[in-house]
Amino acid sequence: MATESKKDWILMATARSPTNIAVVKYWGKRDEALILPINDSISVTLDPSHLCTTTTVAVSPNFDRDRMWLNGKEISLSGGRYQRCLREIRSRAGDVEDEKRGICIGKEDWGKLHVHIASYNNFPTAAGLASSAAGFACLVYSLAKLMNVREEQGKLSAIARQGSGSACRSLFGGFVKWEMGKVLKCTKDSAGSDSIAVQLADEQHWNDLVIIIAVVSSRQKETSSTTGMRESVETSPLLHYRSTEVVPKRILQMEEAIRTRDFPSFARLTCADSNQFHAVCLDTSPPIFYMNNTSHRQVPHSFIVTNWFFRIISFMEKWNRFEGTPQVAYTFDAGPNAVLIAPNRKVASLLLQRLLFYFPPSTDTELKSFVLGDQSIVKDAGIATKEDIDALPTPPEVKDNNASAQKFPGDVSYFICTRPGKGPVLFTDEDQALLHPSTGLPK
Ligand SMILES: Nc1ncnc2c1ncn2[C@@H]1O[C@H](COP(=O)(O)OP(=O)(O)OP(=O)(O)O)[C@@H](O)[C@H]1O
Ligand SMILES: C[C@@](O)(CCOP(=O)(O)OP(=O)(O)O)CC(=O)O
Repeated sequence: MATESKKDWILMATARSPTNIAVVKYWGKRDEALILPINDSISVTLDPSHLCTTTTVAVSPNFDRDRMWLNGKEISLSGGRYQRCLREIRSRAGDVEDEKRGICIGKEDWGKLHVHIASYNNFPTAAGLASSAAGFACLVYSLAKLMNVREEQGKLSAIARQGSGSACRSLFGGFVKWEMGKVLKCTKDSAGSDSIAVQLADEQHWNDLVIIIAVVSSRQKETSSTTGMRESVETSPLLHYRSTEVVPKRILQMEEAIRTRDFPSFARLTCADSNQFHAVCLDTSPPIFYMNNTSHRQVPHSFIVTNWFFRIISFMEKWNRFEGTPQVAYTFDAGPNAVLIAPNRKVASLLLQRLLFYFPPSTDTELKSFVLGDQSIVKDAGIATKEDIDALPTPPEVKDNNASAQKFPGDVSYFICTRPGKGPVLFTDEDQALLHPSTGLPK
């Protein structure tokens, strides 16, 4: 091993990666091990200043095995998905030299060196907020930087895909398409190499968009996306129709809507796709209910009243219908959290007013812990105190219908205001590292 004579060096890299929200969903694999999907999907990358994963990877001749800490707790790396990502990155590693510190690692050395990985999600893990997407994107990106992997981002996305399908889309900012790749009976080595993410437009292209996430439950969901989509592939006839007949056309329409910044089309396609995805879940046997209310509420009022999913959709649909053109797009992943997209800041402040009107904080929740993220949207909406929320007028679309103006305090745990954001970045400042530079253990 052509490294320096002393064995006490540690080399580290720290990166930050975004989450993403699909507007045309990935649901179903044609190959479970390689994570090859049955249809293309399109997502918006969310601003990492509000939702992100930070990962530090370190290598040292002193490390005796690969180790990982997630959110401060040591986890096992023995799972196939972690192993595959590590193997794929190691096999592409290059030479690394740090002249100042006298460190020289030849590409053939990486197979013998062990890594330590520490990762932190600044949002709930495994709760339907795409932690696996940000997490695996960040893992692959930071390892690629540490090991001097000279592959283009698309190739890295094909590695992140093998950690979690949706992770491949988090390798880029803005609007991203995951191309399913050709269905070929080819040799194992090349299988899936064309199932990669490509950037459709960067985060500046449509930077008026405002995204508000209503977090209903931070609890871990009952059916993981992996299990849920496997059951759908096995049992849902609707999924087969969706992937062969609906999605191919919808992808083209969505690409066009994004290219031309056509919000009404974008909103119609986004809502339709989310609703069809949940219809597929219901069409699965046994049915999967991601839209049921798993909120923290102790005493449910009644089935109808606690059914958050139907309530938020009907409020948004009512507003869209009242205005005659879509004001807001809604989409739900494999959980009850709602992602709402407004075309610009003006509409976003009207959206936030409506959300706070219907779903105010419970009495013991403070405003500053109820609306997180971009505070300028809160300011634009004229909300500075909880009294401002109490004083919000009934939205005009429900004025003549008192029953619809009912409020549901405490249904939403918190809101996050965000926007389209950029892809992974490498930190150069060692203070950002999650591992101690002299021990290689979590700080
Ligand atoms: N920062 C991270 N680094 C590496 N792996 C992570 C990280 N965060 C989460 N994961 C992995 O992803 C798993 C959670 O994925 P899961 O699909 O269940 O939830 P989610 O991604 O938060 O929700 P969804 O995919 O439905 O939006 C974790 O158990 C862990 O294995
Ligand atoms: C509903 C989704 O969020 C499903 C995401 O599934 P995952 O990427 O979490 O699944 P695995 O590939 O099995 O890890 C839709 C989407 O993000 O496209």
